Amino acid sequence: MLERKEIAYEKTVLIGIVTKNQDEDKLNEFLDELEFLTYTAGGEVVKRFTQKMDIPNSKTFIGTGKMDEVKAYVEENEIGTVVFDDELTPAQLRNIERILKAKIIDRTNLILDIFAQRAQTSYARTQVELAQYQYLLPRLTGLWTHLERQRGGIGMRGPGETEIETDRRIVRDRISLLKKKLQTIDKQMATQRGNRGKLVRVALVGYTNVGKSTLMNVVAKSEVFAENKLFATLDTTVRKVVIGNLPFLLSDTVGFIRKLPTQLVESFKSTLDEVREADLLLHVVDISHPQFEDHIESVNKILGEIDCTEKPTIMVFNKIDAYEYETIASYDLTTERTKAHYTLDEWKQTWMNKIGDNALFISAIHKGNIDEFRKRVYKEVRDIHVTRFPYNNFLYPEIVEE
Ligand SMILES: Nc1nc2c(ncn2[C@@H]2O[C@H](COP(=O)(O)OP(=O)(O)OP(=O)(O)O)[C@@H](O)[C@H]2O)c(=O)[nH]1
Ligand SMILES: [Mg+2]
Repeated sequence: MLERKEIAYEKTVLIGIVTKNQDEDKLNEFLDELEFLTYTAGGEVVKRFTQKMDIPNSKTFIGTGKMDEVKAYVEENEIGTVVFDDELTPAQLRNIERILKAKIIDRTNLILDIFAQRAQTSYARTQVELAQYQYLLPRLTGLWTHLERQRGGIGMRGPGETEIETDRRIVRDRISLLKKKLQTIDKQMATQRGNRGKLVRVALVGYTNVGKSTLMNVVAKSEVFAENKLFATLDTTVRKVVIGNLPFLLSDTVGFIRKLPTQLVESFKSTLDEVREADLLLHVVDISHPQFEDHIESVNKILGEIDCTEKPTIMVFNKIDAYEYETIASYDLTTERTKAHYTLDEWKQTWMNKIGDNALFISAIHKGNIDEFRKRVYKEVRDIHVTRFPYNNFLYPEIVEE
């Protein structure tokens, strides 16, 4: 059902709105991210349309005038795909499709599509397929009918591609089948996890593209796939790592993103079990990203959804090599100093004041501060380990011997 196709970059436009709770700067940040998502899915963004409105138009999301503008542009420039930053209702989707006669995709659909492209194992594929069907189910009525379904490309991978699936019953049956299939796999996975014994389990978590897999590769000397696209990792990789004689398990898992489709959180439940069952979380942050604080918030929100807020957590600020800050010239007396002007030391101070030595600053790619990182993780893992294996306490000294 899920196909992986190599496609040429599709010409795409983005649409977002400025509202009471989303000012222009925020919208631009969201659209930057949406553009990165589009690029990851195989699209090339040629234009952005934005509109100020109190609430989205219930029929067409944006207003009529704006829609005319978009329509003219789409026709003139032969745009194949239009991506909306927010989730569209089934009715909005249908109406907009009718007007623009192009493929209409929302953020959720885009993320699902990337997951579908990237799912490598049958396990990940089953999870994505389930999420796609759940997304599709309420959108079945009359959807896609006037579109060439065979066109393929972004948003066209996965369910919805064949005509029979326009039958809700078939989709529902498929959903329960996939759920059963996942349950069986879940049980196997749980057994596998059980077989790993009482070793301390550490999980790398964080926003997508922050460097979790890169860090995993450095620490576990493994070769997990890492690249500068979103959602490079979908399956969980677990490696046994030894620091100063002390063995523990380190897992690398799927990255989080704002507005992560709830269907995905649900479907990826067992992938996320790795996080849920971990003894220690390493929350990796890309400090070189201008919105890294928002990222932290989104990750914490998702951790909350899977009941992980109480877990011991170390914040690992990565990519310090790429950190940049704005400066204010000495003669400039009007510019107000904000967080964008913080030096790295100021960030260190800020976080140290908040959480003490639970904040680390590293560069995974240049192995910067990796020794400090290893020491800190060792200490934490050791503390958990000795509660589990009190009799071999003496094996692991307080300080790592270099
Ligand atoms: N400058 C810099 N880039 C880094 C560093 N660590 C990782 N990167 C780059 O960041 C990008 C993403 O790295 P990944 O390790 O794939 O990130 P991830 O968190 O596993 O991403 P997902 O699996 O997509 O969630 C890659 O291009 C890495 O080379 C670092 O310390 N400094
Ligand atoms: Mg990764």
